Amino acid sequence: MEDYNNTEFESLLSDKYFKELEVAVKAVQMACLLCQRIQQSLLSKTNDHVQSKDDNSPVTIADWSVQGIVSWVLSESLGSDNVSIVAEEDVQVLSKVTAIGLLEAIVKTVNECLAEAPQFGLRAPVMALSTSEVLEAIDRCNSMGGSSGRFWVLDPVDGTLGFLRGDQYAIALALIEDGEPVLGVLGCPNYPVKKEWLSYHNGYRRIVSNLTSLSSESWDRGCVVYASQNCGNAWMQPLLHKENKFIWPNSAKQIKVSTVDNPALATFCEPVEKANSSHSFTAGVAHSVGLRNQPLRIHSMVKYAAIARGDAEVFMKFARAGYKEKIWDHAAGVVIVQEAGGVVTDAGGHPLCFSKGLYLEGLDRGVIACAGAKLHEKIVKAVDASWNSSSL
Ligand SMILES: Nc1ncnc2c1ncn2[C@@H]1O[C@H](COP(=O)(O)O)[C@@H](OP(=O)(O)O)[C@H]1O
Ligand SMILES: [Mg+2]
Repeated sequence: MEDYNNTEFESLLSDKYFKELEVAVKAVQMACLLCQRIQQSLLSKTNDHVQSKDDNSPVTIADWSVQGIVSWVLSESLGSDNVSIVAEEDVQVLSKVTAIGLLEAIVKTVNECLAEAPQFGLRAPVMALSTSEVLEAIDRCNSMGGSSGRFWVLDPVDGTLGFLRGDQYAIALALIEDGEPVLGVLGCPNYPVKKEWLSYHNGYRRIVSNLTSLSSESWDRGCVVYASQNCGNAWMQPLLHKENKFIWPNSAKQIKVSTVDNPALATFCEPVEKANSSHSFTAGVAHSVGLRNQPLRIHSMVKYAAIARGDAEVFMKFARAGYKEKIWDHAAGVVIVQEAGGVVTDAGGHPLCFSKGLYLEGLDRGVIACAGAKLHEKIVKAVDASWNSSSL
């Protein structure tokens, strides 16, 4: 991994949100390690039935635990009066008598993770957090968003299915100020730092990594990508490895979108699940603009990371009519792709709106993220041309 060595990085150091970015990146790095451990234990179990999200499943423990640690770290580092968070999970379920086992597992996971805070240059709690302190941290994430002031947006485990399948998922954290996303951090624990390793299946990367125990650039090391609005730069760091100490900020490498603007050479990505975006509609759009490569289907907001890193040129998502996209599924990705040089809009070419509460209100048909304006214009036109004949 190249260390930073450029004037662009200095512009980030003087950025208005530098402190917030540092804390957010550290919190997401910690959350990634937590999720990797839980996913590993999930995959080592022999029963192969997919667990639902409502029981004591590992994904449930991961969701609440990440929410707890991110909330605690942000509040500790920035002052709890300054921190308001919109997040996916609420504590009602956890307060029920029947959830005692789940709550115990979450408290244990949160404390194990927070004990590692000094490795990241953060303070660990003086004493392990009590159950009520953990509940309080999770419950603090009850903001409803809106058009004024500052709030954080967190998707603790985005891409639940990817997480359960041992595949891609993300920890997504963004800061919104007066309705605009100003910081974005995406933890991608299974998205290898090197693009070439993408062609190997996750399970294979994990096995090779375990066998070779490479210390510096291990195969399974995921990454964290992040950006601050109007910096004109986006960054990637490898996930912290084992007992290494986290060095901020110079473990980062600048990332840029792809320069490919010829559709015949471009690749588009989309959700794995047909239920979340119409594969047939995107295939029609791709065909009409001349995108010839196989689509890259990835779970979660890792798709935004793929565009920002230049691993693909287009991301399209067209949900079924009536589905309302949530702000936490997009906010972090939008800042990162834009600062890496890309364009993100709805299908009408308008910016996504983060100022109307929990949903992207007024979203026109779907989300289109592109490496450059030329490709973007072609996709928007192609969507228009095929929309009326689609069944969406
Ligand atoms: N019917 C639907 N249409 C579109 N998106 C959906 C959906 N049901 C769930 N989603 C969202 O799509 C996200 C996963 O994105 P992707 O399909 O790109 O991997 C889910 O995030 P979670 O997994 O955090 O719930 C969820 O918010
Ligand atoms: Mg999500």
